[in-house]
Amino acid sequence: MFQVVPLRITFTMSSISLKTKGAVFLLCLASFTLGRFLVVFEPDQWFVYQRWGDVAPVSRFDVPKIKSRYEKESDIGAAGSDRDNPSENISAADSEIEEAGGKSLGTIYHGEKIPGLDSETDKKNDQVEDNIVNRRPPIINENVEDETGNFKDEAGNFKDETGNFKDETGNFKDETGNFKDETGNFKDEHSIVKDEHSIKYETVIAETSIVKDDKMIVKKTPPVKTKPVAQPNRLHTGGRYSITSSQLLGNALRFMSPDVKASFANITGLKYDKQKATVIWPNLSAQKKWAVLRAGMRKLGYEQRLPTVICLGVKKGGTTAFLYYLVQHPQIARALLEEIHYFSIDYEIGLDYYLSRMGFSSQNMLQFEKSPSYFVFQNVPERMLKDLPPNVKFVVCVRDPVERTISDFRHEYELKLNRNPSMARGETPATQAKHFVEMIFNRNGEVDMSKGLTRESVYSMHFKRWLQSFPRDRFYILSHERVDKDLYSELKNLEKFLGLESFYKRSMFYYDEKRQAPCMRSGCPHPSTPGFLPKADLGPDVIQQLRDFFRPYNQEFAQLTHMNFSWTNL
Ligand SMILES: Nc1ncnc2c1ncn2[C@@H]1O[C@H](COP(=O)(O)OS(=O)(=O)O)[C@@H](OP(=O)(O)O)[C@H]1O
Repeated sequence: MFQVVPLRITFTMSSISLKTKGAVFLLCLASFTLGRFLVVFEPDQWFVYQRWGDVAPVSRFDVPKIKSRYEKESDIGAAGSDRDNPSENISAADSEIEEAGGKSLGTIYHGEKIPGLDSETDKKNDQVEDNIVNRRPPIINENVEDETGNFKDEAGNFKDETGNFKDETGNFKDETGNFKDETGNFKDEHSIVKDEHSIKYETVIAETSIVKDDKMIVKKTPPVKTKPVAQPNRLHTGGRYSITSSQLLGNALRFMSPDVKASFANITGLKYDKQKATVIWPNLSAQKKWAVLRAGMRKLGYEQRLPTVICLGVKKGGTTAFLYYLVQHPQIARALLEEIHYFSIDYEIGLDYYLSRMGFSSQNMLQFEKSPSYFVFQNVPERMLKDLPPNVKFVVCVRDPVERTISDFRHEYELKLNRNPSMARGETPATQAKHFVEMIFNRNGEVDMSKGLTRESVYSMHFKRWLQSFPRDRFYILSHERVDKDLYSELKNLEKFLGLESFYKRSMFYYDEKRQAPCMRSGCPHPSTPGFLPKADLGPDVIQQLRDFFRPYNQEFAQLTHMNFSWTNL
């Protein structure tokens, strides 16, 4: 339209020379071509950095590559629009399947209706889930306070306000005198968590949350956070990372083991390519495929669950590599994106959105996610305490704060250059060092604590805040230096901490001299920074100044964690 009107005017006016007409024609042609280009790539794909799954961070320049990569995946299928349509009605899938392959849903699902695709059944299911969430039976307070203000029951046992048993000194106990912590974990007299097996603990929660005769039995009920959360019935595409529903769906399938995928295909009656380990979908939109996936997985006992293991950071602490190692464990279900940043950045969107970013897990699996911003954002501990299952555990990947700061600087500088190597021309180790010093030190030549790059490396300051919401024994502190030395032993300790079955074997690991990092025989983690900028040549004085600055904080962190790090006293 915009090209045609001026073109017609120009060509109908005889006073305009042929040369001018030619120029106008070329101009219109160019603007038309540009317009076509802009239509192909949707606006939110131009300027947003996208990170998901095992895909390394990419810039807008990589979007076409990524697009074609996803379109090739037969798991996702080429059907429908790649983009999410929020108003899409899932119930329409019935007729779409018929259109696509002439099959009715009944045939696809072995004669049964798929709940997720039938609006009536789906609505009922969601109502049931909503009822569970909203049904907060009255708490019967049968506790009595004694003269000293401690709660007791009729039999004289000490209790707290919510009915948990305590002893005279305020330690939590169960009816038979076993020690517990505030969230119901069994402990011994020395505060060591006895039953730290989260899977068992989840069962305990399930058993104890049972509602009888419309009354909740307070004695056995751990904090209210145990309430189940309704399953999201559609894929949410909002949030920090621009990602389409078809990409989310693709990740959900890619992160499943071939066995589970085959069972899913079997239970839904979909075709399965054994060699490629992919499900062959009929011509459906992503939302509708999601409904089929969710229904089928439920049948198999897999749900989207809130995480009970979270890697909080620290940024540039080796969290990407850690994610890679941990998700090799068959009992770990990974989130659908590499990072989510819900509790720090996207909290306003709501828990339903967060849950929709989780993969599918069975009862004996642990749901895991990592978001390096969690460790340093102010409100995250309180939010997690409020929203997550009470048995949630954390992993903090720490690293020499000086190294971390330098690595973070390079990462941020590459972002500033738009992750575009050609823009780094002229940068040398010396210019990088100059930028670093300008950024980290104030005018008086002191390390500037107000800078994010510095603050993120002051681990003790952040960890103290976390300890106000969760006890020390909920955290596994994974030191980058120890991982580098003996990854296998660290993962074995972590297995115990999380209550996982033994999976890792020493023979699975080796040290890759070229990468200067540990690797697994099945593969190596991808680097989280492109790394095109030269490393800053900082010189011994700058390094010493940084060491002097971080030392007291490192010592404080060592005290708080009861650990010693190779960099504590450097
Ligand atoms: N095994 C293994 N393989 C590859 N890379 C490894 C590994 N272990 C740690 N690292 C180093 O960890 C640094 C990146 O940390 P993160 O992944 O936490 O970064 S991010 O916060 O997710 O951006 C990044 O550090 P720098 O290279 O100094 O930038 C990685 O090199």
